[in-house]
Amino acid sequence: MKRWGKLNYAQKTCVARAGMLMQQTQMLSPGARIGVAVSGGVDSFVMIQTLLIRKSIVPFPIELMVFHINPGFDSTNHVPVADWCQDNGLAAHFEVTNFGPRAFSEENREKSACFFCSMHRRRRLFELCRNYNVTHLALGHTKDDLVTTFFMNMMQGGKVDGLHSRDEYFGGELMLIRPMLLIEKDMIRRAAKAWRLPIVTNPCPASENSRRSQIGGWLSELWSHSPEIKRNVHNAIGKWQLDLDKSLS
Ligand SMILES: Nc1ncnc2c1ncn2[C@@H]1O[C@H](COP(=O)(O)OP(=O)(O)OP(=O)(O)O)[C@@H](O)[C@H]1O
Repeated sequence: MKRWGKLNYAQKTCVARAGMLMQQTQMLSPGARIGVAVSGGVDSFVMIQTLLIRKSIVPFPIELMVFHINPGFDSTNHVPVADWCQDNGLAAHFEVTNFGPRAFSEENREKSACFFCSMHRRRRLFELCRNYNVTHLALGHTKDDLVTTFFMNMMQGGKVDGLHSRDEYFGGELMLIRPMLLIEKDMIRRAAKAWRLPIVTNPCPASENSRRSQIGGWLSELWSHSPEIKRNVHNAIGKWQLDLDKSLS
């Protein structure tokens, strides 16, 4: 890990926990070509930095390529991410779309803006995976996302379901992976700061206003009464998800 200099506790934790999850769920195989979905936000930025380091550790060859879909609110928003990829020798595909403005237009009367935008983004990411012959698509969901999704599924859908660390698509042609799934957002923020990553802010008008952020707010309010409750809930749901994913891999 010499090339990366001395890592602090948060940086080491991100690299180690992502590696452990990858091993435990057999996320990667030799020759994996990973498309890394990077929004420019803190989670996916730390994910690409973590995967770059893991690439130099895993005992078999893997390839990384960054995919960024600019939603079209600000067509130059992704420039710091593009510069960072270039400095780090990463192949990357940047694309400016109109998914964001369309999500708030008459075209989208039925669904929430978030649903519309993320559905189109996901579809485009899948197309890019096919175009670039990618075997894995990595998303930057964290343990906090897992816990929020778990409660959302229960409260809105009446079912017990989380977020898988690996999911097969198109008859196994593509594996969607979430290497950061068992890492707390606080740790990821601390690692991002230590790596001095040029995080970009999301210019979407709905970014702080979605159903997900509302449930996230309720949970934060609950955690504010006791860090122990947060730790216990996060550990319980994280362990439940890991056991489930191990049994499926
Ligand atoms: N515009 C985008 N281009 C490419 N990938 C994206 C984009 N937006 C989101 N993603 C991918 O989907 C994941 C989950 O998206 P979400 O909108 O929930 O982001 P988030 O939790 O705010 O994470 P981040 O801090 O990475 O933006 C991201 O971590 C990233 O991997």
